[in-house]
Amino acid sequence: MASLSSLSWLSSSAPFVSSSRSDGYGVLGIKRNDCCVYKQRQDKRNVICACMAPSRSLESDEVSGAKFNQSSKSESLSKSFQHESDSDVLIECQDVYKSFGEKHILRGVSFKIRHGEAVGIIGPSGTGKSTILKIIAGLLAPDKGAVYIRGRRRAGLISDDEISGLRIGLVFQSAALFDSLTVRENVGFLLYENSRMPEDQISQLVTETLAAVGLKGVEDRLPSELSGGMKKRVALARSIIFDTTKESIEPEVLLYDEPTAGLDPIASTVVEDLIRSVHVTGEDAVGKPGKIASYVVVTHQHSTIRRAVDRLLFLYEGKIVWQGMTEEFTTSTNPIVRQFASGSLDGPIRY
Ligand SMILES: Nc1ncnc2c1ncn2[C@@H]1O[C@H](COP(=O)(O)OP(=O)(O)OP(=O)(O)O)[C@@H](O)[C@H]1O
Repeated sequence: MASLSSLSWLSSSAPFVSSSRSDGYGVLGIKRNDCCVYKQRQDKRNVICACMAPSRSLESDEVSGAKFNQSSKSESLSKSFQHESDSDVLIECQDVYKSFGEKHILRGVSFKIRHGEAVGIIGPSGTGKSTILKIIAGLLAPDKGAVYIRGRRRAGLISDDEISGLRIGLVFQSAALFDSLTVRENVGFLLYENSRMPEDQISQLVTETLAAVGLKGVEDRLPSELSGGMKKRVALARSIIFDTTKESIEPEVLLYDEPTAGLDPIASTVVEDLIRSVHVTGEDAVGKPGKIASYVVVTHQHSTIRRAVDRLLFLYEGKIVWQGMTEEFTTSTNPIVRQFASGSLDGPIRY
């Protein structure tokens, strides 16, 4: 089994989509419980990718963690939390703790992601937003607490045998394309490696998926020949491509780690709209409904919060200290949220 240290390498350079499948592979050909070697069929180029082996909250828990919560408790229990049943909960983090050495990063994080939701995780730098995404994706295991995937507890890291029925994809901030593979090979990576689809069918599907994210005629380019925004679109195409020969396609939750970081305002808008378009409530670039059941976006950008997200979770000092609908963010009376929304140096958040 790969060690914890493999994570930093993985997160900076390799694509990742996890799933629990009966064939022993995660969605991107990541061999269960160990590392795998991806051998390209035609030209024998090899890409080695490694990954490590790997919840429920009450609404009152979600807002009880911080001393600044009380003033905003009523807003935190607004329309987004008025659910009668948990039958539509896809992912739940329940009282999740995570430390790195002496650094106690997550100290009791609880929240639920429901089918059809577009959720943002915000908060000051270093509060553990990316860490929580990696825990949901199964790249990191919590020290304490639990992650539930469709009501079933994830016991270890990715590809738990007993968990199935939901694909969880993580789109890294860096796009994490394989530099030596063409766009076609990057987007079709999983299918070339891990499906029975003929190559011409995969190629056709790659072209259609690229069209869905607004890219045409770039199949034979290398990542180095693309702009930053185009790379992010290719990464998105790679995360939404499905094996169309399978009888049933599992719903997918996509986790985006700072998808608009480093982009100019217009390129950010394109990516934000793209994220919306591949969601079940959206319509992709060729007019088809999106396939992503729910998504979670970690972001610092106000435009992304406004444009790509419906509900927000605010992570601070290891807990979700506020949550609410996006439109409630700027009117919140919570001192932490007010300071963060205004960018003020005065307030409870200290740097
Ligand atoms: N694998 C690791 N080993 C040691 N420390 C880590 C590891 N991963 C994250 N950390 C530390 O945990 C803390 C939280 O990191 P994380 O990337 O989750 O924060 P973040 O909220 O996403 O930050 P930012 O908004 O700046 O991207 C940081 O102090 C980081 O250095």
